[in-house]
Amino acid sequence: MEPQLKESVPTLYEWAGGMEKFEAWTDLFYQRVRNDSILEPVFRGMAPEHAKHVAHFIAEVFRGPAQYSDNEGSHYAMIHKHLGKHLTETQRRRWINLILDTADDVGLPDDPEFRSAVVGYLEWGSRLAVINSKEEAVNEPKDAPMPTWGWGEPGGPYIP
Ligand code: HEM
Repeated sequence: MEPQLKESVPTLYEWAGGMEKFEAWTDLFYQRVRNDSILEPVFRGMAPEHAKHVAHFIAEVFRGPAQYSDNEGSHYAMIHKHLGKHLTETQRRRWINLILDTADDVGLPDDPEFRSAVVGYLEWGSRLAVINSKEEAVNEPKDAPMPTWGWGEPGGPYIP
């Protein structure tokens, strides 16, 4: 019985609603970043494809397709992009607040289980981004695997 139950648990990527949802999320988020007094200076030089790349990165971490690592970057490349940016806790916290507000506005699932996983991942990843931003070199091999994230302790989405 148990293996069947496990197989029926959707990935975070599936539960979120697939790639279109991730792209809508980061598209709106980085539009808002451009108008945010704290984050605009940090992202002033961002590449036009930045929003899509971040969508594809998070989607892959949430066990979606390997679009980012196959075509756009790698875990090493992502860390490399943060080097020397000297991000502050104030910037990180604004980034978190804004991306979570945007999750509501694009209608990502808001069940407690899904949001617990999303917040856990974003807290983890954004705090690593701040740590990496104070480094001048990537302390990981070039072929370091992409991280993956799952449901954690709740084990699956909210079942009413
Ligand atoms: C879970 C947290 C995070 C993830 C998954 C993430 C992901 C990424 C990815 C995938 C890139 C490379 C994009 C590309 O290939 O074009 C990138 C670049 C970058 N990230 Fe992050 N990031 C996170 C947190 C943050 C935070 C908290 C900040 C600042 C407050 C930040 C600032 C930047 C900047 C400035 C760049 C370079 C943009 C450019 O010049 O093109 N990141 N990030």
